[in-house]
Amino acid sequence: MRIGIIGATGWLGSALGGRLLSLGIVTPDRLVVANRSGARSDYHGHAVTWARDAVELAALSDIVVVSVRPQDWPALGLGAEGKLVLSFMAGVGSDRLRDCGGRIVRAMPNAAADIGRSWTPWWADQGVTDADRQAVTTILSAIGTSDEIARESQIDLMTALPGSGAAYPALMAVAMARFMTDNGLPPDIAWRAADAAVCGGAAMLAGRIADAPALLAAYRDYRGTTAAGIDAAEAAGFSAAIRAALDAAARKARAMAGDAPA
Ligand SMILES: NC(=O)C1=CN([C@@H]2O[C@H](COP(=O)(O)OP(=O)(O)OC[C@H]3O[C@@H](n4cnc5c(N)ncnc54)[C@H](OP(=O)(O)O)[C@@H]3O)[C@@H](O)[C@H]2O)C=CC1
Ligand SMILES: O=C(O)[C@@H]1CCC=N1
Repeated sequence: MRIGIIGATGWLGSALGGRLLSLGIVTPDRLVVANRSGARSDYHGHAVTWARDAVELAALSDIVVVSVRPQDWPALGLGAEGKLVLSFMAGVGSDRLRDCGGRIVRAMPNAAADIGRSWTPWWADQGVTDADRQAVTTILSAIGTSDEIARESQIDLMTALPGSGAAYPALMAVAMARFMTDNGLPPDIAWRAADAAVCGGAAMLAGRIADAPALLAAYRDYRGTTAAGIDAAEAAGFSAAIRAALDAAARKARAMAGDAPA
């Protein structure tokens, strides 16, 4: 299985390429990469094949991973007749992807790919075979875990939530740290406090996220300082703000796909 990655030096493409190699899922002689800025002598410590462009990459690969930004898709001119094409692009629907002639799978990884912690939902177009599905699962195992989802429209929702990676935890951490510095704490201590809440809290929920409502109920039942904070956050629109964020992101993904106004 020769895997080609278009956008192999980008955020996601580099994470995928590096981890495919380091985990031994693909050997360097079976990895073909392309980017915009040109070949490098070293790719994650290995000598791999650099293609001049998407056309050459497709000719050298059995499976083509497309990891360029959505706006760069039209100019790629990818021809992938008879190949499996695994797209990471937000907002580029199968109607446009099919122009390349390949069997289309759309996947939505997130930035935790870099640490092997992306949960990557994916959707398969008609014509995708069982062997293709197995190949997709194997490739995505390099960056974490994955699940097939039933409908392409669900990819836009996945773009909004898991696709956002660390964005909303980071937003929360910045607001928390700013509150601490505004109240006179030095920045290093303020960041440590935010780390305790955001990262320590996330670690507590890892693997049992569906217990979140029960955990919130326990804090509320405690009737202490945290309950006062939760009530104030909700009164200030915390849950509504999260809904607005996810709704805006999903609407943007749909608008990029030409399915709805932004
Ligand atoms: N970043 C994220 O967290 C997520 C991103 N996505 C999707 O994944 C895709 C990739 O995103 P991301 O990794 O962030 O993007 P980056 O901007 O980090 O990387 C884009 C890559 O595409 C390459 N590239 C651009 N134009 C061409 C071209 N004409 N031919 C070959 N290569 C080209 C760039 O090359 P060079 O390095 O030389 O500039 C770079 O390697 C996007 O479509 C995005 O919607 C999905 C979920 C999460
Ligand atoms: O912000 C973005 O557009 C990319 C695509 C999905 C998540 N991150």
